Amino acid sequence: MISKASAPGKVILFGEHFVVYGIKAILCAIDKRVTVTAEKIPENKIIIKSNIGELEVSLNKSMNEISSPLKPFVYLANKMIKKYNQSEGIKIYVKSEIPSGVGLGSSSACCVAGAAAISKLFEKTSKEKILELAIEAERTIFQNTSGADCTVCTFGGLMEYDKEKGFSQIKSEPNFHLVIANSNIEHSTEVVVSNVKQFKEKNEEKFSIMCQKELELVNRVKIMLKNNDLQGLGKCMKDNQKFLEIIGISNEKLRKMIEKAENSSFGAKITGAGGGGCIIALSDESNLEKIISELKMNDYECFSVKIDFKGLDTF
Ligand SMILES: Nc1ncnc2c1ncn2[C@@H]1O[C@H](COP(=O)(O)OP(=O)(O)O)[C@@H](O)[C@H]1O
Ligand SMILES: C[C@@](O)(CCOP(=O)(O)O)CC(=O)O
Repeated sequence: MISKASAPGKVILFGEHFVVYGIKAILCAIDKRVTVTAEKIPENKIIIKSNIGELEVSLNKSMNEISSPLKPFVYLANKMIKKYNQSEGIKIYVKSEIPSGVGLGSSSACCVAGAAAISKLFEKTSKEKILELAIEAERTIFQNTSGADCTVCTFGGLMEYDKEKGFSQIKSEPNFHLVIANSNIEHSTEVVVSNVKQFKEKNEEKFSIMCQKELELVNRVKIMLKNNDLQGLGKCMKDNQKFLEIIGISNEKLRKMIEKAENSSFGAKITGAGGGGCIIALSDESNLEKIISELKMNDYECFSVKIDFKGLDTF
């Protein structure tokens, strides 16, 4: 038996970093996907093949002994094998359209699609249960994940998230394109978050004013998303980027990419942790090609996406 599932990546549209201090963030699923295929095999092994590497482990290997980035898949396979007392193994293939490690949710998309494909070999289950399993799997590599990324990858569309109230789906279906440009600078979310903490501790008053302004901005954004107000959203992106510059998560390359993208888009900003990773620029059909060619002319790697409203898909 073979089962297959796919899940989208994500971007943070507004609110990264401030979300750590209780402000709302807005995330959206993007139409770039990870597809996972799983099949039961007679050997007593878990075999994983992906574009980022391959791994073969025996069924009795303990999770603590595994340091591979493919660990979440081992966790998922082991969990289902144990639950159903199965003596055979599982083979897993991962195909991804999402660059890894640049804030576009590749790890969450892997965990969500992996949880769905692997559990479907054994049982029929709900999206909610798959999400729970995916978050557990992601915790094997990122202990402190909030679960926000896995949630948006499971349900698709737009979502607001804050630490206190958790997640809620935003029902609006705005019609825009995002151009994503990749700085190809690796970053560690943990390190950047800790740098921002230091900035906050040295600038408590300034930081608290920015948090207040960011909250007002996110509340305005929710209305603009409902009205598909791209001019307004672009202006908010520019304003949000000013705060991200102040808290120190930008750098020369990101600034240059944003400057180029801003020439023809409604607005552009860093998405995710910053310090590297990606920027997003808001566009519609009228300016999409122009933004892409301007970025490419300057040798910046970029591609366009739309919001994915489907979320997890199993087939
Ligand atoms: N194509 C892939 N195949 C298998 N695992 C992947 C793949 N892409 C990403 N991952 C997993 O996600 C991790 C990257 O996650 P992370 O650094 O948070 O980046 P992102 O922001 O893209 O989620 C990888 O180390 C690996 O565990
Ligand atoms: C910087 C932060 O707000 C988002 C990090 O986003 P990403 O891992 O780059 O997608 C951290 C967090 O919310 O835990």
